[in-house]
Amino acid sequence: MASFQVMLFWMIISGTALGIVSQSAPFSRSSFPPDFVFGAASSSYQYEGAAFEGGKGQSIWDTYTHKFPEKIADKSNADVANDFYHRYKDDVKLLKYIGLDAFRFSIAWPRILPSGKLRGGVNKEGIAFYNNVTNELLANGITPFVTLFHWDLPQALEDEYRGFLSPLLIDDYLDFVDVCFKEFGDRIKYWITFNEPFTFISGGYDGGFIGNLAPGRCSPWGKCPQGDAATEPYVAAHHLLLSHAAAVKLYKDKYQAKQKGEIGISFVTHWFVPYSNSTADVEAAQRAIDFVYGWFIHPVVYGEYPKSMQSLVGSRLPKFTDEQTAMLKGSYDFMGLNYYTGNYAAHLAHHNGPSSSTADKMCNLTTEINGVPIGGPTGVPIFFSYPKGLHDLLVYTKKKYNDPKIYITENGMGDSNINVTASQSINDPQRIAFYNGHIHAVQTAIAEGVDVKGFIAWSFLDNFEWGSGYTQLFGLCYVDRKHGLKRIPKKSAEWFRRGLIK
Ligand SMILES: N=C(Cc1ccccc1)N[C@@H]1O[C@H](CO[C@@H]2OC[C@@H](O)[C@H](O)[C@H]2O)[C@@H](O)[C@H](O)[C@H]1O
Repeated sequence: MASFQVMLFWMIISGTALGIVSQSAPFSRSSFPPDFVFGAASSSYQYEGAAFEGGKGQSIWDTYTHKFPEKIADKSNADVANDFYHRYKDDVKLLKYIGLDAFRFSIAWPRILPSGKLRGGVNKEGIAFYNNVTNELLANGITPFVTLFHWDLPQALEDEYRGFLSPLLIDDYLDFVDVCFKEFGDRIKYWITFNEPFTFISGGYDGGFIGNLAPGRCSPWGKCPQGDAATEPYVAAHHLLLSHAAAVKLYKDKYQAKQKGEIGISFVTHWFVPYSNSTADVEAAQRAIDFVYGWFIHPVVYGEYPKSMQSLVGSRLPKFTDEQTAMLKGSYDFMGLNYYTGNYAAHLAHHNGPSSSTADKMCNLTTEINGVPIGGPTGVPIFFSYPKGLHDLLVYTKKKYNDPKIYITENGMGDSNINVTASQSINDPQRIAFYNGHIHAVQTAIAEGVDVKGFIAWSFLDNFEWGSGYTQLFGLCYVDRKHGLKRIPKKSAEWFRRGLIK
């Protein structure tokens, strides 16, 4: 099909061309494989609240939001968040009402090991909480997908040895996941070692791509108290990858035969489209994919960093030993993919200022060409609805990374909650159009042979959106923060409910 026809196809699919979306559910289970799962996602820091309760230790996000409130759009924090810690039973009922098959949540390391270390003691109240959540989900026929690290590192480890900047992190992470496998692995069959390594590393140690996230380190010119964006992102990423490989090895050596679960990792990437058809821009788009996606998926599949990173980053990129390469290579049963938007990538011949992991890829990333955005605008200024990007990412992953089993572990769009009423937030036809387009993109990829096993929406509820605080709403359900955190299903939740009817 000519490129215009392809573009028109995707615009119609995503509803942006017609500007309308049928209110009847345009997807149905019958158009997906029988074992395909639909779910919704959450994470511990963004949902639980009870930040100082139940024996929990402090995380780097508890510290970051209290120490640097100005780094959060509405100067808020997740001390209470959605109070999922106390309300999980009602939330499971709401998940069941929508008809979702799966619920993705993360285990807060400092709620299990408050000191960060096993020798500091296991918090029995933390074990009890996650047992209760797991049992409540299973009792309601909902499959738990558990993320072991969704950015809330114990503050004690950041204080003792600067967290991921030290190889000491690897053994402490291994002790933590060993406790989780032992305590919950008889019922949890889908484990995700890390959520979005790229976001945690780039946001936490560089700040140039998506802004600052905890632990809030970057080069001095990036207005951080400490850090070096030219070297620390690569050191921290290296230790994160080795932690992932060690966790997978532990699970496979000690638990998988008996517990019969699967283990993987959730990557994030935008889909990068060349700004022009010039060779320089086509190569820039590939470099962008290598530095955002390949940085982590390449070592997990092939045991080494992408060649483009090795040549451009040089001696600042740590090296894997042969033993580490062997442990990393093929360290997954499935891959999680988180996808939000597309970007255009143009070649950047040279950048001003010192090196950084953001600058190293020599790309200028934009979301429009001559004022025409890459997709439909959303309430997040940097995210546009571009379902074709998800399709192309899935086909790329199949071809480049050995045709893996894939779960979409996050996809969704944010609305701004500034100067909008609750009823306006609850009436969300744009989110229906967004999901209509992206679920069809998955359907098309499956028809082309990509082994996609599930689609998990971000997010079940509006929640604490990191640097955006509560100003961006990604939930299928509204959380009325002015009226006791009441949950109200949005139109998109009702749309999913109709599509999920068995
Ligand atoms: N969106 C991302 C990556 C990211 C993070 C911050 C800023 C830009 C891009 N990650 C996933 O998307 C979800 C939506 O993330 C929002 O994306 C738009 C940002 O403006 C907002 O701050 C962020 O929370 C997060 O809630 C999940 O915890 C995370 O796994």
